[in-house]
Amino acid sequence: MSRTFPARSRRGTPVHALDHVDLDVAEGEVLGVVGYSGAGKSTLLRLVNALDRPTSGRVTVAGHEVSSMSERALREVRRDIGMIFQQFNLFSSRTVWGNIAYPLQVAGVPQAEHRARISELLHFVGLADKAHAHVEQLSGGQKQRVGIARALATEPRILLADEPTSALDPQTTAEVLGLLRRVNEELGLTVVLITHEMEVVRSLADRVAVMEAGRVVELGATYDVFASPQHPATQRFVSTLVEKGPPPRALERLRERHPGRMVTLSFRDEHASPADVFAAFIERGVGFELVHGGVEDVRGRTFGHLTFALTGDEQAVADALGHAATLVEITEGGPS
Ligand SMILES: Nc1ncnc2c1ncn2[C@@H]1O[C@H](COP(=O)(O)OP(=O)(O)OP(=O)(O)O)[C@@H](O)[C@H]1O
Repeated sequence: MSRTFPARSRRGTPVHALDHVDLDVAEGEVLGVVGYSGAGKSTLLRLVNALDRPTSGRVTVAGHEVSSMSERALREVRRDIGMIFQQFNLFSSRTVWGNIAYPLQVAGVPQAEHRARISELLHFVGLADKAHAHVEQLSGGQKQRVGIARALATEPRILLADEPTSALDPQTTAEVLGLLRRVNEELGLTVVLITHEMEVVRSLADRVAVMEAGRVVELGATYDVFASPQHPATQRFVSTLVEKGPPPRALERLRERHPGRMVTLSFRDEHASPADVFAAFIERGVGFELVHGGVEDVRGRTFGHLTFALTGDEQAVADALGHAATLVEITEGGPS
């Protein structure tokens, strides 16, 4: 599906906000969508909840083709879609209770059912004692909890989250991410999460779509995207959290301090373990000193980029690396 905006001026060119995007989100999964500003992420979410329509192609949500539905028919479908925002978008004139009640009123849920539903939601998000507080009395993290409770009020099947933690500090971010994980795991909602923070993706997403200039340039399981990012845009995002070996200046300094041949070995949990590679070094009398790197955990699976200074007979080092290359990925020095 594509979404093109007309040129803003007569001389301007049309903006291809989404350019032939073809994405399937499985029921019950968390899909992280990452990309820099202007990549098309918000446009994508707006098409999912049919606040906007594609210029070509179709958008189907829970079996409904929302891209061609009337506003009237969309009202039903939108009950299935909850949304949370970076700036929370709460009514500051209402209490916490009043904010959560709002979607129930809009959906025509009988007043008699509100009390039980709202207190259940307040308990779920951990704000039972704040029911009558005014929004401005709350911290950022508490506001986002209210946002989540409000989004869940009509018992949606899908949650769209637009930079939900970008306005929060790291501690509060972790709490909100924990809550979103429960929304997915305990309540079973499908979550589409827009973010530019890879830490958010790492802790929550099952799969990641990386967007650039309106296109999905990479799509994969979160572990694969972190362990072996393919597209340059993905590599830039991943490098904010994981170094694929020492950067050039650090490598220079390491070379001054350590003799021998410097190589970075990239391990993945389905490949050989570091011990197999070490055995290849030991068998050939090659000395190996770990000089840089670490092991990462992504959604319960590990990978690592470990840089070694290898010493000993040149031919033995070459042989050992030849064998190691059948087990792991090897980069001479560090990433260029
Ligand atoms: N209503 C509009 N009219 C014209 N151009 C638009 C409109 N909405 C978005 N665009 C353009 O489409 C492109 C994608 O915008 P979008 O907001 O989807 O990106 P984004 O990845 O969400 O960025 P951000 O993180 O800054 O919100 C941008 O070039 C933007 O200027």
